[in-house]
Amino acid sequence: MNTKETWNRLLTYAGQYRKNAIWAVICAVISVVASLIGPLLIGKTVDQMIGVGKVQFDNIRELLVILAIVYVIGSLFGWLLINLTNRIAYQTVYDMRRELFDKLNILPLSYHDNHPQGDSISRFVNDMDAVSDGLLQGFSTLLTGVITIVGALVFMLYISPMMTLVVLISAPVSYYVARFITTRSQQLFREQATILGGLNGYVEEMIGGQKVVQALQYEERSFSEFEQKNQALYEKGMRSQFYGSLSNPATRLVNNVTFSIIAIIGSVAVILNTVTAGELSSFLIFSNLFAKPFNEITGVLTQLQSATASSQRIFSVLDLNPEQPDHANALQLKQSKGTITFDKVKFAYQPDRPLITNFSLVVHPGTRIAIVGQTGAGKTTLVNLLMRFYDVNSGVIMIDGVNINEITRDSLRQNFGMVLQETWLYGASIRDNIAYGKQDATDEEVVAAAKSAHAHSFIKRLPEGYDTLITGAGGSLSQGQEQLLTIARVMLVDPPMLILDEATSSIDTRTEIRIQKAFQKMIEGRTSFVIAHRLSTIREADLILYMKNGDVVESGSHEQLLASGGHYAELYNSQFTSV
Ligand SMILES: Nc1ncnc2c1ncn2[C@@H]1O[C@H](COP(=O)(O)OP(=O)(O)OP(=O)(O)O)[C@@H](O)[C@H]1O
Repeated sequence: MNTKETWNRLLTYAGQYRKNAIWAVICAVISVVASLIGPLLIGKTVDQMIGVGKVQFDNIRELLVILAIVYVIGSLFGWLLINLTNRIAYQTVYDMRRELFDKLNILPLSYHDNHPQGDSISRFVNDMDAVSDGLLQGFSTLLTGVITIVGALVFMLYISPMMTLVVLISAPVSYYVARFITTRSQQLFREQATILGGLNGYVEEMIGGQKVVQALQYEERSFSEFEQKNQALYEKGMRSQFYGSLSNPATRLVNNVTFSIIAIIGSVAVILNTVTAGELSSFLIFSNLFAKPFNEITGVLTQLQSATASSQRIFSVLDLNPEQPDHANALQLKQSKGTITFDKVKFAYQPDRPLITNFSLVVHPGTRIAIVGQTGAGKTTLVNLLMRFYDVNSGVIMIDGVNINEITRDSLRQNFGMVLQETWLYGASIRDNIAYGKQDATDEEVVAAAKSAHAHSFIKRLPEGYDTLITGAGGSLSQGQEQLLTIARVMLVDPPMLILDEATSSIDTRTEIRIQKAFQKMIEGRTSFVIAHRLSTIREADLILYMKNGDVVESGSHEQLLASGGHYAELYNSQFTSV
C-alpha cells in the first residue's frame, strides 16, 4: 500500500467525523484570519502616532479595543480547533484499535503461531500512538500552516510587493537549511530508535530469563553486553540531539537576517513615503508569521511519515484473511457422545512439508488415549486439528459421525476441555479465572470445581481466598497451582471430551499428586486425549498412539506395544525402565 492509498484509507476513518472536520476547518480559518488581522490593526495604530503632539488617542483606543477582541476571538477558535482535532484523532484511533482487536480475535491461529506476540502488541500500542500523533499534529499544523502562509502572503503583497520578494527569496533558504539539518538528524533518530529497540529487547530477555541468567552466572557478561548497548544509545542519542538542536537556531538565524534586511529596506521606503511606518510594522509581523509555519510543517512531516509507516503496519493486519467463517448451515454440536473418527487425514503447515500423511482411527466414547512421541513428532498438531485451530488438508475428522467442518467452531470447542502445559490465567480474581468458561457460574459451582480439581485447599490458604487477584503472569502462584486452577476451570464447564497436556517441568511432589488425581477424576467416563509424559498415565490409557514425523506409527495398549518391540518399546526401555 503506497502513501497515497494509506492516507486515503486513514482519512476514510476520519471522514466519519466529517462534521467535526468541517468545524475544524472553519475554526482554523477564523483563528488564522484573526492572527492576520492583528498585525494590520497594529500597523494602523502605529499610524495614529504621526509625530510629537499629533497622536490620535481616540482612534488608538478604538483600534486597541478591536485588536483585543480580534485576539480573543482568535485564541478562542484556536482552542476549539485543538479540541476538534483531538476528537477526530482519538475517535479515529479508537475505531482502528477496536477493529484491530476484533481482527486479532478472528485471525486463524496460524497468524499467532507465526508472529511474535511483541510485534502484535507493538502494532497495538506504538503504531496506534504514532497514527494518533500524526493525525493530531498533522491536521492542525498543516491546516493552520497553509492558511497562515497564504494569508500572510496576500497581506504582504498588498503592503509592498518589493519587500514581499525579499521574503519569498529567503523562505526557501530557511526551508532548505532546516531540511538539510533535519534529514541528518532524522537518520540519526532512526538509528537511535533501532538501538533503543535492541536495548529494550535485551533488557526484556534478561529480565524474563533472570533465573537462567543467575543459575548460569551470566550476570557479569549480561551487564557488559548491556553496557555496550547503553553506551551506543548514549552516543547516538547525543549526536541526534545535537543535530536536532541545530535546526531551530539555524532557521531562526536565516529568518532574523531576512527580518533585518526588510527592516532596512522598509525604513528607506518609509523615508521615501512609499509605505507608512504602520505598514512597515505590519509587514515585519507578517514576514514572521509567514516564515514560522515552514519550520513547523517540516517538523510535522516527520511525524506524518512515521504515522504513514505505522498505519501501513496496522492495515496489513486488518487486511489479512480472517479464519474461514462457519458454514451457513453449520450444525450446533450439543452434548457430544464422544465418538471421534479420523479418516485418512492429511495435514501440513507448509504445503511443501507434509506432516500427517494418512491417519485413520476410531475412538469410542470414554476411551483414554495417550499420545506419545519425541519432540516435534506432531502431538500438538493432532490437538490443533481436533479443535479446528487448523483444518485438515484432506480426509475427515468426525464427531458422533458428523464432519467437524460441518459443525460451528464454537460448539465444537465447547465440547472439549483443554488443559495445556502453558497455563493461561488473566489479571482477575481466582474466582473469575475459574469461571472464565462459564461466566454465570455460582460461587458454589466454582468452589465445587476447585474441590474436584484439588485446588480448594491451597486457595483457601491464600489471604484473600477466591478473591486473590492474579497478576498477569500468574504472580506468586506456583506452576503446579496455576495448573490446578486451569483444571478447575475445565471441571466447571464439564465438557464431554478432554485434551490434556501433561506438564514436563518439575512440579513439587505434593502438587503433582494432586494434579494427577485431578486429571484422573476429570478423565473418568470422558473421551480424552492426553499428551502424556508420565508412565502411569501411559500405562492406564486404553490406547497409546506413538507418533513420529507427524504420523501415528504404532497404536495399541501398553502391553501390546511392548510385546511388538517397536518404537514405543524402545522409548519405554530407554526412558522408563531405569526409573
Ligand atoms: N504453526 C506452525 N507452523 C509451521 N510448522 C509448525 C507449526 N507448529 C508446529 N510446526 C512443526 O510441525 C511439527 C510438529 O509439531 P508439534 O508441535 O505438533 O510437535 P509436538 O509433538 O507437539 O512437539 P513437542 O513435544 O515438542 O510439543 C514440528 O516439526 C514443528 O516444527
